[in-house]
Amino acid sequence: MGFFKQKADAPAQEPKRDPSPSSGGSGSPSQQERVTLLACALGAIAAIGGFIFGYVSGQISGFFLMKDYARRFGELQSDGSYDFSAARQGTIVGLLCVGALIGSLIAGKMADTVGRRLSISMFAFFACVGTIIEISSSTHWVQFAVGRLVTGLSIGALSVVVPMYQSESTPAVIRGVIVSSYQLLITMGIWTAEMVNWGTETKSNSGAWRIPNGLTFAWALVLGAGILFLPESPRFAYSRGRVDEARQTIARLHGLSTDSDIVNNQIADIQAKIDEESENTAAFSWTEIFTAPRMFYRTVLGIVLQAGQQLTGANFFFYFGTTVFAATGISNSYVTQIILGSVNVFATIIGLFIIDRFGRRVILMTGAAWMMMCFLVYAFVGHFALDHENPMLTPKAGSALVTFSCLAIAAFAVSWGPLVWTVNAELYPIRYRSFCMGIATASNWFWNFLISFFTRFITDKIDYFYGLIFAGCCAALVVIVFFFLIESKDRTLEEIDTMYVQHVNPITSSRWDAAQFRDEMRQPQPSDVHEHAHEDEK
Ligand SMILES: OC[C@H]1O[C@](O)(CO)[C@@H](O)[C@@H]1O
Repeated sequence: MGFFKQKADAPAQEPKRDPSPSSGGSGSPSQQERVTLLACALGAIAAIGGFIFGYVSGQISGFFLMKDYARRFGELQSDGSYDFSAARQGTIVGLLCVGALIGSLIAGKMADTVGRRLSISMFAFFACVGTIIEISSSTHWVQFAVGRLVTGLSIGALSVVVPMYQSESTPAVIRGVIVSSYQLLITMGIWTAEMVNWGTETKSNSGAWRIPNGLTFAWALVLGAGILFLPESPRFAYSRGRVDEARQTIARLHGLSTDSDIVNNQIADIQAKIDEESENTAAFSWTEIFTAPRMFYRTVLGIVLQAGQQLTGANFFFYFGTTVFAATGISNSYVTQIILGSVNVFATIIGLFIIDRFGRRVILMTGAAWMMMCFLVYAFVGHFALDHENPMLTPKAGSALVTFSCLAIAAFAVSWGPLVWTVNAELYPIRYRSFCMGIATASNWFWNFLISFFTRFITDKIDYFYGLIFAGCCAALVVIVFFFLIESKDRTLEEIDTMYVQHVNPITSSRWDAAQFRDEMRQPQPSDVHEHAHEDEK
């Protein structure tokens, strides 16, 4: 059953959809929708959740090189210095991901219970608690690691609720940019952490690492308080019966009056979807995420795409970049990290410009193919051309490694970095959105954890050939996107759902005509004619 069908029993105050295809919610909403300051502010403030994510993931690699941090939490070496074993380092890095995995699984329930906005505020508060646990550990590395677990819980939950809130609240014409700004802020968080680390590293006073560490508290406070000044997601508000609030929010976000066609049509579409979903079963059962129309396909696709984002290998550079580049003989590895971080930020900004211009599919496939090439070069140069004993003897190989790492990061930053969050927030209908986004995001954190924990063990053993694994994954991702992902650029969330339910072919999906589909749905069906005939008889 199509979502454009107007329900006979729709609430009296609900509008009839404007039949004109140019009235919004059509295949080309960009012709009517406006970009408002409120929509941008909403996107930007919520995206601070991404900044915290980037900041806490980016700071840790620099901590390991700080003398005071190593003296407190590292292991005493035979020469009297302190260093970290692969296991301890992996635990400290990886527990953040474990916490985040748990956070992403509980986030959906919370977002559906107290709403998107309050959940964001609450989960930001968890980051404050985690930071206090970390910063107050003086010599107990386990306490520090537990603090990372709690902070992780916060950023994992935020990684589900923030893109969901942004995607449900913003007009289709800028949805790609707004949800991708979440990733931009992640990259800015990583970059800021690297800069603050760099500035703090030379400070000789004990506990200098507490400065970058403690700043997390401030970012979380800004998010937790700031989000409370924004409106609730209109789709969530509507699903809780707050129809007027939803209507007003959509109107404000689009810069239109509450009775404009676009607002009426969006409300009608949301209503139709909610009606359609509640027809399926009375109470939500988790098995529906596999059994409801086209949900098995989408749930698996979401999980695979989120895992794919990690399997592109970008985090390999972010978590262990400092160590890897030090091993290539490049003197100031902090500087190398900052270069990588800067490439990441600038390329993500470029990504935001192209995201709503080219389709999601093209960008994802090109990005994965480009990263595959970079990893191939990285693996072969690192394996054959670099002198592992004395890297200073092979400076050209060292420079090539840094260059191709930068190129890989750039490709990631314009494609898989931002777009996976966007696509994940677009894939599912509202009934399953929070649950499925949670599961898919958990798969991102699961792979993030595996990479952060095991990379050091693996690189110690199989050297730069490790890059071949990531190259293979990137090749697989090109194929997966080509055959399975439907193009969602410029579609409303309700249209995207309809495309999946209608089995639109992913390869030709960018040409799907929503207006024509709507017209077809309005043609009297044989069954309708039958029903009317009976009515006439009566
Ligand atoms: O920009 C790099 C960062 O982006 C992410 O993949 C999230 O989208 C992180 O896991 C990574 O650290």
